[in-house]
Amino acid sequence: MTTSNLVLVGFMGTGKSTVGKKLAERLGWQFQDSDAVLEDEQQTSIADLFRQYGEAHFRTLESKTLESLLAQRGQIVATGGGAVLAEENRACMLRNGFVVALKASPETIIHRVSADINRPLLQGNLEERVHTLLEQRKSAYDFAHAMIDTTELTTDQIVDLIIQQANL
Ligand SMILES: Nc1ncnc2c1ncn2[C@@H]1O[C@H](COP(=O)(O)OP(=O)(O)O)[C@@H](O)[C@H]1O
Ligand SMILES: O=C(O)C1=C[C@@H](OP(=O)(O)O)[C@@H](O)[C@H](O)C1
Ligand SMILES: [Mg+2]
Repeated sequence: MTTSNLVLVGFMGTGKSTVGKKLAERLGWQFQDSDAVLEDEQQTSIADLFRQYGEAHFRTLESKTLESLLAQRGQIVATGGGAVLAEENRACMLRNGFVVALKASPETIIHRVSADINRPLLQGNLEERVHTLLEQRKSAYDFAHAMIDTTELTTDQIVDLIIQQANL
């Protein structure tokens, strides 16, 4: 395909980071996880950034990181689940890549994220937080070029589907 980047969006726990890495390995493309790049740039964790400077500051840094990542070509880019909330980020993704949204049932998301207790937006009652945020973001991922429900799929099956749907 002629598309320059493949961008993964979706709620926390839908598998963007895991699937993105596998997809990049399969295709021999470069993999970039915007959260990991940001942590590298800032020399601290996402959780720490939220704690020290708050979400608004994190969002500003996230937009800058995405913009500079997407100025490059030939990469699989896994975004953070909230990157789609800013219109400028959505436009940047659509301009610079084929955007695939991953989704999953609330129960699956809760199960998957419970392995990592560090996500700052999921502190407190996990079930309640996931349901509240899913409700707030229910249409947030609809702008993508393609959507894959990962609930019943292995990461290898998701990789196959993305390759098919993005014509890679
Ligand atoms: N299709 C899948 N089936 C089973 N477990 C998965 C699947 N996709 C992701 N996971 C697991 O769910 C957790 C969250 O995945 P992650 O890639 O960090 O999601 P995201 O980046 O979208 O928040 C990880 O432990 C990962 O191994
Ligand atoms: O949904 C969100 O707002 C967030 C998702 C996280 O990434 P993952 O979706 O990879 O967990 C990370 O960017 C940060 O904790 C905020
Ligand atoms: Mg991730």
